[in-house]
Amino acid sequence: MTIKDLFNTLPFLPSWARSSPKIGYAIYTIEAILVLLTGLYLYMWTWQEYTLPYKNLRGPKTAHWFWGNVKTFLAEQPMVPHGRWIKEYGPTFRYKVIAGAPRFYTADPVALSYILNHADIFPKPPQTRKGMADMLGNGVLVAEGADHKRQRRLLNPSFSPLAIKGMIPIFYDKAYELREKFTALIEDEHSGVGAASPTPPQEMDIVKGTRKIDVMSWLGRCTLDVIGLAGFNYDFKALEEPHNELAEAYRKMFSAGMEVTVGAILQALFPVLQIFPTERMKMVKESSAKTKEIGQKLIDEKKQAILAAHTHGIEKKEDIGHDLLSHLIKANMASDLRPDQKLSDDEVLAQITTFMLAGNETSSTALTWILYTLSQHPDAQKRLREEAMGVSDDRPTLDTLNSLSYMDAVIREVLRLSAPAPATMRESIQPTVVPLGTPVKGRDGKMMDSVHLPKGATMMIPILNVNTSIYVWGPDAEQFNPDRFLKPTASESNTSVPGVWGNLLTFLGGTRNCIGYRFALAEIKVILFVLIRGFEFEELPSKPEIERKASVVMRPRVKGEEKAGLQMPLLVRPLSN
Ligand code: HEM
Repeated sequence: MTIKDLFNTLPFLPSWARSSPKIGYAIYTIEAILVLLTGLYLYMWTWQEYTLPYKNLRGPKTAHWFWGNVKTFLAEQPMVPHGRWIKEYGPTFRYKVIAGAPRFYTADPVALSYILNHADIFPKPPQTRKGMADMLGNGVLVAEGADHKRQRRLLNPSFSPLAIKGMIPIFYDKAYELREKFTALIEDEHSGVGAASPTPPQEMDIVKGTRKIDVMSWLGRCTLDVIGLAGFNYDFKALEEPHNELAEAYRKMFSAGMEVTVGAILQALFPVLQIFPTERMKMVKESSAKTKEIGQKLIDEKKQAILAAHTHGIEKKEDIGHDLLSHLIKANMASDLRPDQKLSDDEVLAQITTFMLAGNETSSTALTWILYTLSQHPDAQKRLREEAMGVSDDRPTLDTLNSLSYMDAVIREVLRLSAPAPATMRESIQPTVVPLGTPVKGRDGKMMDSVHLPKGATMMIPILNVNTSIYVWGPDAEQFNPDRFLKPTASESNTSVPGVWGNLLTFLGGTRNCIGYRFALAEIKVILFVLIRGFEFEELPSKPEIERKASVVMRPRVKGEEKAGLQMPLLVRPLSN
């Protein structure tokens, strides 16, 4: 058959086009594209819907033919639309994401307990893992299955209560260094310690004896120094010198990698688009090469030091040192460990980057929301200060800090209402029936007490929504009320949340809970103790509107000052002794 014959068989081809192969080709191509798009559309919106095992679940109307409900999330503050939908449909519903893909959603503690305690059936989705692996390597945050168990077993000693106690002096050193920097900034704006905030104060925010300080960036420098020293005995000196090669490389990598943009979402959903390298991808690649190079140097030095100290090798894996990496390397070099239980060099390297991401941004964000909340609730701040001032020691032990019940309640309440990681993702790798604790009404009007999920069902673990659920916390779930944690019944709840700490999902639960939660709580307590005894934190007189900005970690931005980036400006006033 000749090309001409082929054209003659094409449908809808006008006779004048059949005489010109070029026009014929063009029309043929357009027809083919139209057929493909129609097929795709039918698949996206009709076939996926028709074959969905949980189609009986109700949920919000799809907002856009291509974007589904995604643009609604991007337009609002993290997890706010989901909170609205819970009120309308109950804690379990469904909605659409890009290209008609269905998404299962549950904030039901029973369903979440099932999902989090079956990590083998519900791993992180491959796209999420790929995005993290590009930045972090195959560390404990990315690994799944047997690899994850092996890594977690070797990392556990690094995060034991005893190991954390050994790190408390580092937390105090850096907390007092931060206190000195705040004092210097307040005493003299041009003291040379660095910029107090990215934007100058408005006229009314210039108040004698105080300073507008972006507490978020300064807390970030402090927690970066902490994780450097406590993580791998490396002093970033971020409080001292703002420009450190490694700190800069990490900062660039994480801010590019964690940015939630439409392009990044499309690339995650359609990996083929990654053949077009974006500025963001190039930045992640370059910075990740730098962090790996320096990380490997640190590991080599540490190995040498350990070998030099133990000329006959490490005999027992219990023989552990002080920082997280030393604990890990010693555990990994122990002679009583089978080769198949050990971590490869690349896996050890990946843990450094993992600690940096998982253990730095999260803690500084938590402290940022704590100081902000206290600035909004001066009575709570006063009460907290009185409790902290009642301690005679400047560097109390962790046990003493843990005995400060109001401080504990404030931290719990802020980590409940402003969980630094507001959500995470999971995907089922086999068909599964998920039980519901609170049955929901289906589209057929009947109550559903379980949901059938197919293989490949993606779902959000809505940390922030569970933490603020009226089903768990009652009608005042969204109010700041630390006293709720001081009631004797605080831990008793009909709907127990499957979280590793405080009936909250802040540090997640199940086998993939946050391995660093004891580290984080100790660090937060020390820094808060030192700062609250040194300063008052007030809202700026100009009362800027603070928005919560979605990225992997939920951080603040000032409305109207978007160009200045993420920030939390507060008026910091030294306490008159
Ligand atoms: C307030 C501070 C923190 C919060 C809110 C937090 C929250 C979380 C959450 C929600 C997860 C689960 C992520 C997922 O599976 O999708 C997680 C995992 C993890 N966190 Fe934290 N984290 C904090 C501090 C830390 C610190 C200080 C470290 C280390 C020094 C750390 C290390 C890790 C690691 C390694 C994992 C992965 C655990 C695994 O998959 O087995 N985190 N964290």
